[in-house]
Amino acid sequence: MNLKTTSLTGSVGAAVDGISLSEPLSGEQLEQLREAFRRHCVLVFRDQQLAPAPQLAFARLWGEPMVSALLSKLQLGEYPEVVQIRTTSKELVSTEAWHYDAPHTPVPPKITMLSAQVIPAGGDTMWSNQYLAYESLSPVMQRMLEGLRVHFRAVKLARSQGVMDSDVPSAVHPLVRTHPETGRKALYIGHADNVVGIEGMHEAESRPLLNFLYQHSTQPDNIYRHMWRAGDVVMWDNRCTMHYAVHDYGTQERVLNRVTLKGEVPA
Ligand SMILES: O=C(O)CCC(=O)C(=O)O
Ligand SMILES: [Fe+2]
Repeated sequence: MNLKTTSLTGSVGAAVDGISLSEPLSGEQLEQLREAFRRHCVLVFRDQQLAPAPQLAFARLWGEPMVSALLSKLQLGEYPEVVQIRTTSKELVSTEAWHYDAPHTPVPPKITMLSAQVIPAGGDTMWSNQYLAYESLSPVMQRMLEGLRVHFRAVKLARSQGVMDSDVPSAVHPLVRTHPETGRKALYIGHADNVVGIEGMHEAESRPLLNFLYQHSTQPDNIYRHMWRAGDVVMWDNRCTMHYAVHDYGTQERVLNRVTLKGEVPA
């Protein structure tokens, strides 16, 4: 079988066909995947039905699986590196907002990988291209943002996991971060639920600026929206995309197994 990648939009995401992720990959296949991943930031693999053990094995080809302290309640018994995302009430869900994964930690994951187990009607996930979000700003705005730092704080996620407000983790990272592999710059921001502000700015200065960047990043022409099927595997680069889990499925069951890979300090 020949591996084939097809763009899913003009801005972000590609589908990969002709590959089974539960079988060993050749060096050439892996190199093709790496190249596609650098280019498209999100890779979609249909019809994989990937169980936790082969998911972890595939994930290890890309880096070191992490064990998230904040998500310890969701771990799959046998595999602490795999957490199970299940339907929770809309009020508690922290992922229905554009976000990067774990920017409230000093070293956020570089890649997140989901393997869809049970999919309801609805429950799509969207990704934005944060390179294009940066590159489409005016040079004057780009220069203005250079050197700014964002204070991230995982307020909603922590609440959803029963963590006390006094223990909510937080971290400060560059607003414009350079991808260590592609050298391209990306806007590193997030929803107001998880972003305190820009370091050193008054709230009245930083909030409108962050709101603008958030809106600008998530315009329809800058996103891919994935309609899940059970058996899908999707992996995304958490250094150049934000994502948003649409909660339009009420109490229907939705189960995805998730692995994250250790990243580097954003620079
Ligand atoms: O449930 C989803 O589709 C995505 C959830 C999410 O934000 C994540 O796994 O990081
Ligand atoms: Fe997420």
